[in-house]
Amino acid sequence: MVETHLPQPQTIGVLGAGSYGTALAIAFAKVMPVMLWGHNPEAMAQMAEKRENSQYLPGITFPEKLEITADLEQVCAKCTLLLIAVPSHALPEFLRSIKPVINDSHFLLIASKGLEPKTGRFFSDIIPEIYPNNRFGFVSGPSFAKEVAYGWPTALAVASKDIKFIRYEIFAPMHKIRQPLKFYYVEDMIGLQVAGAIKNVIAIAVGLSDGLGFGANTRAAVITHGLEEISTLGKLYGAEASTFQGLSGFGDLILTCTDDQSRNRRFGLLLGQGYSPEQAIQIIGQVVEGYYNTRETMTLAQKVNADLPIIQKVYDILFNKKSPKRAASELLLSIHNGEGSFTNL
Ligand SMILES: NC(=O)c1ccc[n+]([C@@H]2O[C@H](COP(=O)([O-])OP(=O)(O)OC[C@H]3O[C@@H](n4cnc5c(N)ncnc54)[C@H](O)[C@@H]3O)[C@@H](O)[C@H]2O)c1
Ligand SMILES: O=P(O)(O)OC[C@H](O)CO
Repeated sequence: MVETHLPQPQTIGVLGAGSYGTALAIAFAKVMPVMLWGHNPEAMAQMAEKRENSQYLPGITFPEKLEITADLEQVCAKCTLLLIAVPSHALPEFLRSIKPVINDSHFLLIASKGLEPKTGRFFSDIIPEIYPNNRFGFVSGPSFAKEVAYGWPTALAVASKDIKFIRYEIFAPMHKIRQPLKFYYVEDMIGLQVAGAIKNVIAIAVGLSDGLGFGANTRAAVITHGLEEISTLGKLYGAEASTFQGLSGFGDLILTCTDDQSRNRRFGLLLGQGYSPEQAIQIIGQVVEGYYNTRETMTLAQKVNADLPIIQKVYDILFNKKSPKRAASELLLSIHNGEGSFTNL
């Protein structure tokens, strides 16, 4: 049933002008007016002048309906839907910092994939603390920024308690027009967040395996058991099992683990090739969410006594200085002994 009493947004506000925020802004601006805000005024002025994001998406010209601005107040005054794509470790602080310009009618749609730094809390628990009266949701799923910006067919999952509102009031204009960005709706915000954050950790593990010189068999085993670890932890927090079979679960895991566009996978590859985490982050030069997600996932796992062998090994490499070779051989031993997540093999 369509809720008709709510206003339909005329313009979408995208907050965060890195690769993903810019890509989403480009995709939406092919259909409706969009304002893209970024926190660096010089970078925004350059983008406005060149009509492209030369740093993250060079060569992709902005559609006419895309307005570039460094004026957050103006965006929030004009837009009901705020699509937020800042790095996950900055998200809680960012949400607090924009409070003066947010009112109760704003819908906060979070595209960042992660958990609260250090505490590992879900963003769906933090947002109501900061914005008790606002509708909010999450968008996730297999989507490399560049391909979204190119306009290549992409399917995304959107989770919210206010799914009817977001489906019929926010995305209705997108549905009316044939365009390559498709949205699928679920209510399971926990499952979506768990899957989006932890697939990054599994992608690091897969990159590590490939970087160490293992082959396709090992990659498939790590992905399969990685999905099992994601699903185990998610269900302990009340997520629905079906979410992990969907776009934001299996879909995004496959994408991130198997294509070198993924920064998390490339990070793992570099670790496997002998670079330190610090060196690897520097080489990639963009946000590597899995680095933070690994620490936060372990915090989440400890609270419910979840046993996550692959994620534990990635944690040991990143934060306990364990060598990738040693971590891998310990994992392989656990396969041999039928222990841990490999029990069903
Ligand atoms: N790039 C992708 O393909 C992709 C796809 C899906 C989801 N995401 C998610 O989108 C989020 C953003 O990632 P990205 O790929 O755009 O990162 P990016 O590294 O391309 O860009 C990050 C941007 O965030 C800005 N930034 C940093 N701290 C900020 C702050 N405190 N306030 C406002 N802006 C800040 C930086 O200046 C930069 O412009 C991440 O959570 C990521 O997981 C990315
Ligand atoms: O480049 P990554 O590893 O951050 O992955 C980007 C997206 O999350 C893929 O959906």
